[in-house]
Amino acid sequence: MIAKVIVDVPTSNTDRVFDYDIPKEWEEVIQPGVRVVVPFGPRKIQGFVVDVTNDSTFHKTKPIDDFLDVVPVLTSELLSLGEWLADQTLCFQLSAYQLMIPAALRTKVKKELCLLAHIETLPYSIRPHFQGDKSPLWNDLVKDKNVSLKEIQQAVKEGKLEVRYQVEEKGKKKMERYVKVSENTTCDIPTRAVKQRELLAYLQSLGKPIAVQALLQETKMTRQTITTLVKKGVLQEFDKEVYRDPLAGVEYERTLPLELTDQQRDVIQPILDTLETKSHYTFLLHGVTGSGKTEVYLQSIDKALEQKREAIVLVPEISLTPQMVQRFKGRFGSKVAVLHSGLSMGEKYDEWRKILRKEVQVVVGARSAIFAPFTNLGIIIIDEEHETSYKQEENPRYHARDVAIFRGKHHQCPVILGSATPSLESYARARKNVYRLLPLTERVHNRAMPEVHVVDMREELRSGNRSMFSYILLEKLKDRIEKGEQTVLFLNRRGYSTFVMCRDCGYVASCEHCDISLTYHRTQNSLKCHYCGHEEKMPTKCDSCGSEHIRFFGSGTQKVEEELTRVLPEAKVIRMDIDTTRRKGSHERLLSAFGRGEADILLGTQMIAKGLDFPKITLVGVLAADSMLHIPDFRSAERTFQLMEQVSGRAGRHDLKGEVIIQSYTPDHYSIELVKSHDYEQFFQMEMTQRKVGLYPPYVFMVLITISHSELTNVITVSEKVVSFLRRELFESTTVLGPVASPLARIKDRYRYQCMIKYRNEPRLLEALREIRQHFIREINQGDLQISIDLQPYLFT
Ligand SMILES: Nc1ncnc2c1ncn2[C@@H]1O[C@H](COP(=O)(O)OP(=O)(O)OP(=O)(O)O)[C@@H](O)[C@H]1O
Ligand SMILES: [Zn+2]
Ligand SMILES: [Zn+2]
Repeated sequence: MIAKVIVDVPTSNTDRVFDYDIPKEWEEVIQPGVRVVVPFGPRKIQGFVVDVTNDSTFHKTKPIDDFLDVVPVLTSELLSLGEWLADQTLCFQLSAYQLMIPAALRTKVKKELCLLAHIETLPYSIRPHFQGDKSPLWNDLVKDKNVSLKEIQQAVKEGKLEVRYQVEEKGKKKMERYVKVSENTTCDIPTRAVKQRELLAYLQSLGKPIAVQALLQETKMTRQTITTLVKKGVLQEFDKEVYRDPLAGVEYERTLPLELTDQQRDVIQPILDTLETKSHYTFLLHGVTGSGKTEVYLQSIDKALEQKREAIVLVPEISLTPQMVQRFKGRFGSKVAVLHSGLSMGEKYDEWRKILRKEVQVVVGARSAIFAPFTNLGIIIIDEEHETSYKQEENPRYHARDVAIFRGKHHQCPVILGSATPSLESYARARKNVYRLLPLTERVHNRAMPEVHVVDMREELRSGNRSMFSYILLEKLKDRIEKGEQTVLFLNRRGYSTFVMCRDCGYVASCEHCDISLTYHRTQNSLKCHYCGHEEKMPTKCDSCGSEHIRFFGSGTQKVEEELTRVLPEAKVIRMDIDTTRRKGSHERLLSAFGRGEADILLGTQMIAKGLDFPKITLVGVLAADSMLHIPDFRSAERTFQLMEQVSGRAGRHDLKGEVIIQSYTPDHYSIELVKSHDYEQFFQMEMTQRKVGLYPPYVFMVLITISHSELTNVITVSEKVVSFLRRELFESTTVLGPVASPLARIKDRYRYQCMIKYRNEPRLLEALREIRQHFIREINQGDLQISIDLQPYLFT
C-alpha cells in the first residue's frame, strides 16, 4: 500500500504529494488524516497522509518511518478543505493543514495512552499495560510484540482508550487527587468507627473513583477519615489528570428559550426549514443593535442539536467576553467548548479533544474555530460578520466566511451571517439573492433605538472650548452620575496620528488622484498616498482656510482619563485599553465590575464597542469619531459607520432610554450623519455610489501583491516585472495599479513595494499569480525575495 504524503517542508517545490510505502504491519493504522514521519533526502520529517492507494506512479518508494497518530487528526472533509484553501489563497497545503490542528500537536511531544473505560473491556493482549491505572507511553506499547496495533486503534475508536499528547506546560498540567476502594478489601472496620464505615459504604455504592475534593464536599467528612482508610489499605489514593478548564469554577445560570417576537419568528423560520430539509443556504441576518439576534442563533442551534447535529459559532476575538460566552453556556451547558486566543496551548488542546471525542456539540470561538473537527455539522453562525478580524492577515490568508460556506455546502447545512451593520460585500450579495436576507428592523419589545446627537467640534473650538469634551457631553455625563446611571466613553484609537487635519475648518489633506486621505510620514515630514504613490510636503498652513492650526491627530485613553478626573472629580472611571487588560482575566474583571455598577464611566477603545449588554448604560459618548474616517483605506467610511452604530447600540438596551453623543470635526459626512437615523440602507446606497466611482469592492475584486527585498533596486526591478507580466497576461478590462512603495516602505530593513489588481472576471488570475511565484522561485527559496499575495485584502500596509 502507498501513502500520499504532504511533507513538512514549506517551499513551493515540495508543495505536492509524495509517495511512501506503508509497511505491512501498519496497513490498518495508516489512513488519511494521520501524521507520519518519513525519510526526505538525508532527513526524517513529518507529514500528513492525505490518501492511501494501491499503486504509485513512482518506481521506487521509500517506506514510512513512523506514525504519530493512532486515529486521524484531520477528517476527510478537512483534508479536502485544506486542498481547496491552498488553491484559493495560494498557500502551501501543509500550511493549511497546520492551521487546522491545535498548536500543541505541532510541537514534538510524547504520546501516552489512557484508559477511559473499564480495563476488562480491553483485549487481553494490551491489558497488562494498563493494570493499576497506568498510562503507558505509546513507544513502549508498540515495542511489545504481543500487542496488535489494530486492537489499540479499535479501542481508541470505541472510546476505551485515548491518545494523549503530553503537552508540557510548566506547572500547567493539572492533576487532581482521587480515591477509590482498593481491590479485594478485607480489612474490617471496627463498628464504633461509624464515619469510616459510612464513607466506605458511600464509595462502594458509588462504584467508581471520585475526586477527594468532591467527596469531602458531598459527604461532609473530614480529610482525616479518608487518610485513615488509606493507611489501612481500604482505600487507594491516586492522581488523575483533569482537563485544564479555562472556565473552572464559573457557574452558569441555565436559561430557557425566550418566547420569540413576531420578527424573530419570521426570520428563524427559513433557518429552521433549511435545517429540516438538510440543505445549504447562506443567510444574512441583518438585525439592528438589540434586536435579539443572539436568541435567533440560540434557538436555531437548539434545532440542530435536536437533529443530533453540531454547531459552530464564530464571534470576533474581542467580543469573546464572559457575557457572550455565558449566553451560550447558559443555554447549552457542558455541550459548549470555547476557543479563543487567551487560552494556553494546553487549554486549546483540551477543548479541541472534546470536539474530536464528541463530548461537545457546540463550539464558540474566534476565527480559527471554523476548523473545528466536527463531522456532522448542522449550523454555522458568524456573528458580527462585518468584522475584519475574520480575515487572517498572514499565510494562509483565508476568510472565515469563505471557509464557513465551504463547510456549509459539504454538510448541507445553513450558514448564518449576522450583523447590525453588514459588510458592503455581504449586503450586496444579499440584494442579489446570493445570500438570503433576514431583517430584524426593531429592537425587542419596541424599545427605542438610542437618540443620537452629533456635536460639531469646530463650533466648540470657536466658542472657546478647547477641552476634549463638548459642553453637551460634559453636561450629560454629570446628569448620569447624579441619576446613578452609566456611561460608555469610546475613544477611537485606530488611525491616530496618521492623518493631518485642520482644527479650524476640519479640512483633511487628501490625494488629488484618489480621494483618499494622505498619510503623514514622520521621517520625511511629508504626506503620501498609499494607493497611487503621490507625495507632497507636510503643509504648514491649511489648504482650505489658511489657518495654521493644521496638525496630525492624537490622544490616548490615559490622557482622556486624566482630563476626566480633572473636570469630573466625583466620577468613578474604569479604563479599558491594551494597558489595563494585559493580564489574563483582567478584561473580564473590569467588565463585571462595571456590570455590578462599581463605576459611572467605562472608558475604552475598540474593545468596548461590542457585546456589552448592561441595563444601566443610558449614555454613550464618542470622542473623535472621525479618526478612522481618514485612514487611507477605501473602507474607512464603512468602518466609521459600523463602529458608530455598534457603540451607539450599547445604550438603552433595556428599560431605560439611551442617548448618544458623537463628537466630530466632519459632522456632515454621511457615515456620521446617518448614524443619527440609524439608517443602514441609506448608508449602503451612498457608499455603493462611492465604490462604483472609485472602482472598489464590491464592484470589483482586488488582489494586493507586496514585494519585499533587502535591496531597494531589486524590489523595484521585480515589482516592475510583476506588473508588466500581469498587464500582459490579464484581460484588458482588468486594472493593474503600481508599482508603488508600500505604506510601510521598509520593515526590518526590507524594502517593500506593492501593486494592486482590480478585476471583475479573471479566470486566469490564480494561474498567473502562481506563475509569478514560480518565476522567482530561486530568489524566494534563498530567502532574499518575498512575494506576498493577498486576495480580497483588508489591510493595506
Ligand atoms: N424574544 C425575546 N424576548 C425577550 N427578550 C429578548 C428576546 N430576544 C432577545 N431579548 C433580549 O433583548 C436584548 C438584546 O438582544 P441581543 O443582545 O441578542 O441583541 P443583538 O441583536 O445581538 O444586539 P447587538 O448586535 O447589539 O449585540 C437581550 O437582553 C436579550 O436577552
Ligand atoms: Zn493617490
Ligand atoms: Zn482649515
